[in-house]
Amino acid sequence: MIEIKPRSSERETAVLVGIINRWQDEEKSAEYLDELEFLADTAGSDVAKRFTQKLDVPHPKTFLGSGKMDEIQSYVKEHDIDMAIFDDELTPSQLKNIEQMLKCKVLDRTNLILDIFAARAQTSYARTQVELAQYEYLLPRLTRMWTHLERQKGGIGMRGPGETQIETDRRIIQQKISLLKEKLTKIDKQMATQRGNRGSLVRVALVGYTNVGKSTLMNRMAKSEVLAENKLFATLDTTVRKVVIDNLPFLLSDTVGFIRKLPTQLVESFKSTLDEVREADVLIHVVDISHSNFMEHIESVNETIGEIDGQEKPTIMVFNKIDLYKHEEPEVIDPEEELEERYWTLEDWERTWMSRMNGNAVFISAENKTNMDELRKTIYKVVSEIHSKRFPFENFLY
Ligand SMILES: Nc1nc2c(ncn2[C@@H]2O[C@H](COP(=O)(O)OP(=O)(O)OP(=O)(O)O)[C@@H](O)[C@H]2O)c(=O)[nH]1
Ligand SMILES: [Mg+2]
Repeated sequence: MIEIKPRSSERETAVLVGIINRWQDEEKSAEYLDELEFLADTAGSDVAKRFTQKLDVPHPKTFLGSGKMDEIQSYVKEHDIDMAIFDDELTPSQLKNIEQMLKCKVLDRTNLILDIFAARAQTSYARTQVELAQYEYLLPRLTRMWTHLERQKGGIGMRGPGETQIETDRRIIQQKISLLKEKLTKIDKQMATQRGNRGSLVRVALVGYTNVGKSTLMNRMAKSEVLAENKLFATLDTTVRKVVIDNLPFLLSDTVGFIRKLPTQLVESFKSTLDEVREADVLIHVVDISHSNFMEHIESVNETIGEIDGQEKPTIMVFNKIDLYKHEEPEVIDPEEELEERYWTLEDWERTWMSRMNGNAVFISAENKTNMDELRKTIYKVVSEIHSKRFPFENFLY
């Protein structure tokens, strides 16, 4: 396994940069930067300071206004900061200009996510997918170069193809890209065959935002030992296990987690990982209900699932980490007004989602094994329906 900068002495320092506007107010922006900080932490860097600016449209040349950029520049210089991480994707020319101004590494969200994937990819398949995504990210940014930086410095954002980009030209990268694509097509075929060989058992896929507890749940259901940890993107490769609930067998797969603004290059190259989702009969959409942004997480997962045509599948919503769920207490309750969501109790959420999902919503704690029986019953109900249609002569029920 690849270790991501374990010792604190090896960790890099970073400042985060985000904007506040009509679509993301101060609170939203802070939540997004929390997530960015978690990503930065996963990649191995400590955040020294956050910079935000109220800005409806980012500056085309420098993203933020020049006054703000000066402020960041002097902070970076004074505190010897290794890199500035921007919450939004920067255009190639913005990247180039900002690097010249700040004189430190400049990463955007996409770059950071690609870097984490690169460090965490364990199988040759995952590595090939990440490498392809990195080259595709790099290609339009080739003119930028890291000329004013120490070229072989390495570290976050410099792993993978970034290191050799100076010696490489566009043509070579394009050749690389087509080679990698060929390689992936080959592996895809093998994997499709493997999936085909799994027979006709009902397939259930765990999907959900990153870090919600999919692998933990997989381990509980399949009594397996899949890596689960408090890092973003702990899982990059799909794991499949056979699970039996009351004589009813089915296949359960654990997949890569989703994230807001998943880089398009990654969606593209992880398509085959998502084949697992595409070919599933049932989806278990896991949600971390203790996260303040969980409703938005649900939406961004549904968006990605929509892109791979998964919306029509029977879905069970699993709200995990109920042990950590907290809500605010309203000071006065006006019976005429609908209560804001931040005041909702778990029971309120349960009522809403049970009716929305026609009963297919379960509230659990995978960690504490709370309500696992209820989850098993719900899965049984959904899976047995498909199973008995597929194997009409087999009365597995008895
Ligand atoms: N308190 C609490 N923590 C949980 C629960 N379920 C999982 N966790 C923790 O949440 C963290 C993430 O769990 P994982 O199972 O790795 O999450 P994942 O969805 O597989 O994450 P990725 O593979 O990164 O997408 C771990 O630290 C788990 O121990 C729960 O019910 N309660
Ligand atoms: Mg996982």
